[in-house]
Amino acid sequence: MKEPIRKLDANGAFNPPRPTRLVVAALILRDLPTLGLPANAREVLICQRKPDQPMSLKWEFPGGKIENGETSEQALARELEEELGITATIGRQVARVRHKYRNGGAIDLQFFLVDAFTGALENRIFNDVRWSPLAALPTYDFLAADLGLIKDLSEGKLL
Ligand SMILES: Nc1nc2c([nH]c(=O)n2[C@@H]2O[C@H](COP(=O)(O)OP(=O)(O)OP(=O)(O)O)[C@@H](O)[C@H]2O)c(=O)[nH]1
Repeated sequence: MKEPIRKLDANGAFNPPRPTRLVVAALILRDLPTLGLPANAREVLICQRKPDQPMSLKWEFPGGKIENGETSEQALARELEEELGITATIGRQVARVRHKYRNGGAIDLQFFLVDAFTGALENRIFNDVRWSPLAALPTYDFLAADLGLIKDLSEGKLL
C-alpha cells in the first residue's frame, strides 16, 4: 500500500496533526467613573502568561480549554473561578477566531462578554493581571490569535 504524504518539520521528523483545541475567553469590562467618555475608554481585564509557560509573558484574556461535556459558558465560568476566584455572569459571544500556531496547534477561540461578577478578583495563576482601557490594548504584546480582536476593541468596534 502507498504511504500517505506526510509533512515533516524542520528536523525531518513527522509530527501527527494535533486536534483543534476549543478555547473560551472572557472580556471582563468595567466602566470608568468619568461620564461622557467614548466607548473605547472603558476598561477590560487582561492577563500575562508566566515566564515558564509556552508563549511566555504574552498577554491574553482569562479563559481556557472547554472540557468534555461542558458548554462554552460553563467552561468559561469554571476557568474564571479557577484563575481569578470570581463567579461571573457570562454574556453574549462577541467574536470567534480560528488560528493555527506555528508549533502545529490549531485553536478555535470564542470570546464572551462579562459585565458582572461577584467575589474579590484575585490573581491565582498569572504573571500579572491589569485593567487596560480598550484604546490602550495595542500597547500590550498579545497572543497572535487575539490581534484582530485587539484592533477592533481599541477602535471602539464590536461592543
Ligand atoms: N485563555 C486564553 N487562551 C488563549 C487566548 N488566545 C489564545 O491564542 N489562547 C490559547 O488558547 C489556549 C488556552 O489553553 P489553556 O489556557 O487552557 O492552557 P495553556 O495555555 O496552559 O496551554 P496547554 O494546556 O495547551 O499547554 C492556549 O494555547 C492559549 O495560548 C486568550 O486570549 N485567552
